Amino acid sequence: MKSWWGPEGGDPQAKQGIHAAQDENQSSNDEKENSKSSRNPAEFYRVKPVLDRRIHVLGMGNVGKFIAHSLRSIVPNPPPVTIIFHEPQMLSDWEASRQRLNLVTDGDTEFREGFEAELARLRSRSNLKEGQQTNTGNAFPEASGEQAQVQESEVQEGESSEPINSLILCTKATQIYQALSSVKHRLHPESVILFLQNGMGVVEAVNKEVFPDPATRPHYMVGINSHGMHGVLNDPFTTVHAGFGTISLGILPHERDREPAPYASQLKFKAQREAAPVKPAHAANPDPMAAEPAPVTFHWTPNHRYLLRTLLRAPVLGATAYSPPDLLQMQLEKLAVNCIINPLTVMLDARNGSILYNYNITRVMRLLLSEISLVIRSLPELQYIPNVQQRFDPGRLETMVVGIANRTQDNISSMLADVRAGKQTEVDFINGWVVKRGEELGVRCLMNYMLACLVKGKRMMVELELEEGIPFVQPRANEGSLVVGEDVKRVNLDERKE
Ligand SMILES: CC(C)(CO)[C@@H](O)C(=O)[O-]
Repeated sequence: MKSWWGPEGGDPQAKQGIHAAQDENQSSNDEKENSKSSRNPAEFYRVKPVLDRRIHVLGMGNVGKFIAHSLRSIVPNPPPVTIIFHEPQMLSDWEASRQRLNLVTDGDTEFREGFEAELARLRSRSNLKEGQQTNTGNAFPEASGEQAQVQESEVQEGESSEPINSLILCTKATQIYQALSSVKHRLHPESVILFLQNGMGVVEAVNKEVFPDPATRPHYMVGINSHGMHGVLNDPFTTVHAGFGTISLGILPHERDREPAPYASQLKFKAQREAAPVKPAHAANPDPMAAEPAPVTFHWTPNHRYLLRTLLRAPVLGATAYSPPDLLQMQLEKLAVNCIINPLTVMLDARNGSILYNYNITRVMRLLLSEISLVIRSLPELQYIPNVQQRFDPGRLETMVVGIANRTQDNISSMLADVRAGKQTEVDFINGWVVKRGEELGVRCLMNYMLACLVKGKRMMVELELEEGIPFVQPRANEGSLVVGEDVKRVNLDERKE
C-alpha cells in the first residue's frame, strides 16, 4: 500500500504550509497580541505549564496503533500514552499479550512498550444526548444523586474516570459519536482533541451532537494523514507501515475566540422546490458593503502547544504544522480526491488504478468534479483566500486525482475495504458533504448525490451477502485488514458445521 501524497506528487501550493519552526514564530506572534507576558515559547510554558503530559489515543485501528507506536518512539523522554479499547475482549487480549505495539516497515518489526491501556465502552447516541443534559464541561460534573449513581454504576473494570487533557481521535468518521460518548465525561473546556478522520463535516457534527455549548466545548486540532497502513491477519497489535506519508496538523480556532465573519450563506436550496430557478451560486460572496474580516487570532492553549510539539517530535509521522486556512484548503483537496477515487472504486469493485486510462470513467470523473469544484469555490469560508479559484479549478483537481490514483494504483481504497467488509462507509462525510454544502449554496449536486446513494446501496447489498455467507472477494496475500468478508464467511460456515 502506498501513501497517497508522495513527494513526487506533492502539490506546490499545498507546500505553502508553514513548517514547525515557522509555525512556532507565527504562534508566538499571535501570543504577543494575546498576552504581553508570553514573549517566547519557553516563557509561554513558564506562564502556563502543562501539568499532564499523558496523551490518550482512542480508536485502535491501524492509524491509532501507528500514532501510539510513533509517540512512544520519541527520544528522549517519550510522552506517557494511554490506548483506549472499546471492547472488554480487546482489553483482555492486550493484557494477555506482551503489551507491545509492533510496526512492520520494509519487513523489519519494531516494538514499543510502556503503554497504559483502558476500556471505554461505546455508548449509544441516545446516551450521548442524555449526557448532553448533564454535562457541565467539567471533567467531574456535579451530577444530581441519581445521575451520579448512573455514572458510577457505569464504570466497569478497566474503565477510568480520570480527566483527559490530550486526546487523539483515530476512529472512522462514522464511529465518532459513539467514540466520543465513551469519554465525553472525562473531557473539559481546556482539553484538546485531535481529529484524524477522512472527509469533512466531522467537527461540525461533533459540535452539534456532542458539545453543543461553546462555553464548555474542548479545543480542537485537525490532522490529515497520508501514511499507508494495513493490519496483519490474527495479529491485532501489529500494523504494517506500507507507504510513507505525512501528517498535516493545525489548530481550529475556537468559537470562544472567533470574531464574527462578515459573510453568511443565506441561500438555501430545497430539492422539493423544483419549479423555482436555482439562483446563481454567489450567495457565498461577502457583502461588498461589509467591512474586511478582522485578522484571525489563534489562541494557543498549553494543551494545544504540548500536543502539537509532541507530534512534531515523532520523526516517523513526518508531521508539519499549518495555519488554519492552509489546512482547510488541504482538507478540501483531499476531499476532492476521496470524492472520486473512493466511490468509483466501490462501484467498480477494483483497486485505485482502475479509474485510469478509461475514457468513460474519465467522463464520470469530470462530471463529478464540476460539481465538487463549484461547491468548493463558492464556500464563504474561502472567499478571502487568494487563488482559491485556480487552486480548485476542475482541471487542476483532475490532475491531482489522476496523480494520486496512479501512485496508489495497487491500493484498495478505504471505502472499498469498508464496503467489502459490509461496514458503514464514510461517504456521508465525503460526497455527502459536497451535496449538503451545495444545497446551502444553491449548487445542485445530483451526480454526487446519486453516487453516494449507490455506495450505500452497494454496502447494504454486501452486508446481506455476508449474512448469507456468499463469498465474493478474494484478498491478496498479507491484506489482513481486508479479509473481514472471508472471516465472516468462515464463521458462518463453521457455525453450520456445528
Ligand atoms: C487517496 C485514497 C483514496 C488512496 O487509497 C485514500 O485516501 C483512501 O483510501 O481513502
